[in-house]
Amino acid sequence: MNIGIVGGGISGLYSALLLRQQGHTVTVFEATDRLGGRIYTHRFQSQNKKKNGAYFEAGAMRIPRSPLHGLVFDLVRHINTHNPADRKVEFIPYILEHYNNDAYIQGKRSSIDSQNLSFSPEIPPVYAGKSARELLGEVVSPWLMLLKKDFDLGFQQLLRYDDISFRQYLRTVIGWPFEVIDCVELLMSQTNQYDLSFLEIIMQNLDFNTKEWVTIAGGMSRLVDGLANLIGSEHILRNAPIHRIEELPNNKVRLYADDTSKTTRDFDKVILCVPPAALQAIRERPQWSFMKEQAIRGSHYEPLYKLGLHFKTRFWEMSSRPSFGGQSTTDLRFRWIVYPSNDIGDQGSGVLLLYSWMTDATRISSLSKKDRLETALHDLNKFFAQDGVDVYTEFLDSFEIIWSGQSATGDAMFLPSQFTRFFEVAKRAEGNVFFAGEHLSRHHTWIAGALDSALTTVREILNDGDLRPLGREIVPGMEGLAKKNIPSTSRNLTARYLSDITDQLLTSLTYPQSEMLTIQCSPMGIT
Ligand SMILES: Cc1cc2nc3c(=O)[nH]c(=O)nc-3n(C[C@H](O)[C@H](O)[C@H](O)COP(=O)(O)OP(=O)(O)OC[C@H]3O[C@@H](n4cnc5c(N)ncnc54)[C@H](O)[C@@H]3O)c2cc1C
Repeated sequence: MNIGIVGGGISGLYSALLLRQQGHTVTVFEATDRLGGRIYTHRFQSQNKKKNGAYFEAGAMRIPRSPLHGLVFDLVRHINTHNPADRKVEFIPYILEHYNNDAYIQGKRSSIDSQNLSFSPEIPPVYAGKSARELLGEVVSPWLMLLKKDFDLGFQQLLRYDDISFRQYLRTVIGWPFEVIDCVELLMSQTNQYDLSFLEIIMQNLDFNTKEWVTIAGGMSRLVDGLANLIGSEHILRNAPIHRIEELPNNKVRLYADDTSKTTRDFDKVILCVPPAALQAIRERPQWSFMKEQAIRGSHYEPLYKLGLHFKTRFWEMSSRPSFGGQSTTDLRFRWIVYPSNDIGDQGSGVLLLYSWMTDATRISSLSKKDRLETALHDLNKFFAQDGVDVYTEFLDSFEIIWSGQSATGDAMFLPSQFTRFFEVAKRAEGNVFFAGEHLSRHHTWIAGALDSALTTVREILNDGDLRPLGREIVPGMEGLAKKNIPSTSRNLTARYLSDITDQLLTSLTYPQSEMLTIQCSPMGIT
């Protein structure tokens, strides 16, 4: 078959490689000159001619080492098996939490667990002595246990509460006072995220209830580069936004690209691997069923904002209580400071990531670019004042992405009842037009969800429910597994201590039962 793929994000590229492996002809149309979509490593200019520049993840930054994310580890195994050595993808530990990291609430800096809810005088005494982590853990634990024991059954049970938000669940089912919910949301999430579907917040807690995390040495974009290399550049058109989709009388589908040569091609099948907002932006396309169009119009996306601040030194690693990875939750306007897990202990420049989502992201995004930067530095200076650091003298440059202003518009995080109303119909094919992308997996907002949806769609197109994920085919004897190839990490203290775990991950696909049943909540990001 000849298959057209719209979107060069991870779901589009994964679909393309799966299909190529099965002997089909593919063409990927990517609107921009960059592949990867929401996987996006930004590299700052090097301060030292001999070294690569500091980088940060403007999009996806971490992967839980959990069976729920197995497709990502499989894919890396595949990439490492079939690519030359310089394209290999190497995992390094991602540090989700570090014991030295302080939270900053109401002008007070202290550990997140000692920030019990007594900072609000309205909190009833029965809650005031507890940490937000303990309180949230009591509520979500039964759900996480159920999902870990039997995901499909647990998901069915979750759907019973799909009509309500997490805030309503905490109010009406658990009986927490509003003030308690606000305090827990402030410390464990970001503003108004608890108004999203109950189901979404439980699913996010499930992912954040993972002990070990990884990221990719040299940046997450290496995953995209490795995948694109296996597809072959001749099958990928960049700067080729699709602006028109036409169903032809002979059942073929014609795609019109707005590239310099105005490429028009006919395909047996087409997969649209783009988020709903990007679908809506295609100027001319067939009218699909009423509920499909409603799903495209209405699926809720969470606004996300990331600001990478490039500093002369990694001063946060040099204080009396150094931060090596993890993040600080604050009630400052940017809300989260993420300390990089890459290049820990490096003597050169480094990047702090400020990360906001939901209403916090919308508020920051409404400022001018200049005001956003000034506000961020002003608030960050308050945070680091007690370490005697003047962030202004350390500052070099910055890079930001307002994801709600991109074609992705953030990440899919449904409102109450949207799973029930939209999820099935949004996935359904319309004739020879198929759909994929993170929003079409139950596990959306994650790379694993994007891969899961691509796999499901390709299986449907090929009418082969047993089609194996990329990389799964070489599990039994681990044939072709990349040999240990660990670059020197001598400058990287934490990485050296933890060693490189790529090989361990790729050889061990079993997860200790004990890990599956321990429930401890972490401040929950949006991926
Ligand atoms: C800030 C942020 C942090 C995240 N953190 C994590 C994380 O830590 N871990 C994790 O696993 N996941 C994370 N995610 C989620 C993960 O990045 C996404 O789930 C995944 O990358 C989505 O892939 P996709 O292919 O579905 O969509 P996208 O990556 O959005 O790809 C869609 C592609 O389609 C292109 N396109 C749009 N319109 C057209 C058109 N008309 N014609 C042609 N091309 C078009 C776009 O340019 C884009 O390249 C994060 C996402 C964001 C935004």
